[in-house]
Amino acid sequence: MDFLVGLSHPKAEQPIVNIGRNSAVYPLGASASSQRSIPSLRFEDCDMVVEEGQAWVVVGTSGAGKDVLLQSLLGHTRIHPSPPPPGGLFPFLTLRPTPLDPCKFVSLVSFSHRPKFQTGFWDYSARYGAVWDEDKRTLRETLFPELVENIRRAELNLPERPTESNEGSEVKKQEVLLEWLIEELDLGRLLDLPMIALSNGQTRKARIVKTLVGQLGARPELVLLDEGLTGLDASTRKSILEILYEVNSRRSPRIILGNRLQDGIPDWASHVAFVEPSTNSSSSSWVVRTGKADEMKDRIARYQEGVSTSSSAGISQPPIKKDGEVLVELKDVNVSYHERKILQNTNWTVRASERWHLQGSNGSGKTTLLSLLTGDHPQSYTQRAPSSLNLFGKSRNKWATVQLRKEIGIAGMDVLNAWPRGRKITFWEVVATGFDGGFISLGPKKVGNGLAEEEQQKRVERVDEILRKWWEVQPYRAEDLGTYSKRSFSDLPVGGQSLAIVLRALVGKPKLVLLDEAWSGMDADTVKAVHAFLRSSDALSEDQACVVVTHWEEEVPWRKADGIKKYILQDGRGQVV
Ligand SMILES: Nc1ncnc2c1ncn2[C@@H]1O[C@H](COP(=O)(O)OP(=O)(O)OP(=O)(O)O)[C@@H](O)[C@H]1O
Repeated sequence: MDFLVGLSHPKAEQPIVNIGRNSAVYPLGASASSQRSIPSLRFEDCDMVVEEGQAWVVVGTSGAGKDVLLQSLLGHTRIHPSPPPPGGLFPFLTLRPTPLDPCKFVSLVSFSHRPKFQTGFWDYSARYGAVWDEDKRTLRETLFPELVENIRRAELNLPERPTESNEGSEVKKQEVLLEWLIEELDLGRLLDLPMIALSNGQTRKARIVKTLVGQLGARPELVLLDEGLTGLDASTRKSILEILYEVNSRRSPRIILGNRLQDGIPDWASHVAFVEPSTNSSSSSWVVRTGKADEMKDRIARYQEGVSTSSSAGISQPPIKKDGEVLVELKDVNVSYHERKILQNTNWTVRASERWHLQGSNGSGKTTLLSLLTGDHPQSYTQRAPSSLNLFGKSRNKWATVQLRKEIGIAGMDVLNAWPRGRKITFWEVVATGFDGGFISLGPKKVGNGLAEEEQQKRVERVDEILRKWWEVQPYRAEDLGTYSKRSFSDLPVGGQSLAIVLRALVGKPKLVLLDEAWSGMDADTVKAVHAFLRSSDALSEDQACVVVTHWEEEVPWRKADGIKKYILQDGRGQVV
């Protein structure tokens, strides 16, 4: 990796980031006078001065204070008092002989939530079918068209195209970095796939690579990587952390990592900025404390011990029945795209009452498998003997996909991302769409169209019931359920939105519940409470089955002792372990 040394940006004599002691952070446009507005975030008896050679991690809850701090580093908030001249927020860029524009040389790659402005419905099942023209951009074209073209030419032994990519030029450095990253993250075999065909984890890896390399001729000097580890399998997380260590220690580029509490702090971190909820909400919503990593690790551990532990005590757990009714049966099922085989002779039986952990590395076919069960995948229709796919007692071909939506509750990032944010809809109404699995709130009582008065009333009572039961175990008491239920879904932090999607999957008591990375964006306490809730008969009865997809063992609500089974996908083949 010594070649990375040649890519290093010049060593800075000045701090990389400079936020003064006891600074406060306000939304842009808010008054900085303490009499008139409350800051979103306050540095408590500390500053944030990042020196060259240090490795910083910002730790906190998703969609909350951590995000505010990272946004501040992008200049999207007002810091009071302003980072002083000379140098301001980024002295290392501004005090150079030729100053550089932070907007161009500081980049953020964030996986913590989807932009609010996307208003229409995003059809997540589109990737399984024919690929439309506008979706045809390949990973190669998206990543870095000019540079990747040269890599392709090298593969074919063609001469390099004459560009400004001379030895020692910025473009050449980008080319070297890109090639190394593609190799390290095993993206080479995906370069000619359309972006839409990539799995969630593959897309995340590609976005990280793109951000580290930067725009043509402009490598970033500093990258803020927020929640870059979520949705990645254990070995990819390890590779990403090693890559980040290498690039940060060689300034090519420098990295500030944003982690959720549950992601932990990498061994190589030298300093941590920990963003906690404020205990005095009239002084700020969030408090930042900074310090050396070892000291901060202790502080964070104490914080985690101190926060409410939502226990399962008193919660009645339904017994797991042996030999429940067969709900789903896959026999020798295959899915392929041309010569690319994704699932090969897959066999799997899911029975009522069972709890499953579906596991497999990024791109191993977990989402594809779930899309067969929901009937969203076109190849769910095309299984021919000896292959067969039976859902709830009959062949998949005998089901209309809309009917399947009533039998299956599904929650996860795809559903969350697909939600049309432009339409005004409340938390309560989102949960209520779960009866029919739709994305629009319908009917006079918002629980569905064309229903008899009695059925409508039953549904309203069921939504109220599941919300009330959830509210009894949820860890936060600042707001009452009535107010929370009326809150606009798109204004909720991403953890609140994920929670609504999980409750939506449960509300109709479907036979099968699929939870695909469903805790994304939730803070550690909420995840704990959701797990306890799922173990209880208030969430799932003994007649329902549940499949959980996650790359983190600790994010599975059930343990072996609870009777959980594991189905692992590897190299296109599935195995019960
Ligand atoms: N239309 C398509 N054409 C070619 N390959 C595709 C297409 N759609 C999906 N794939 C490939 O199928 C594989 C399985 O994708 P899938 O989303 O099921 O993986 P996953 O196990 O859910 O991954 P992750 O953990 O990253 O979410 C991936 O390698 C993906 O690139």
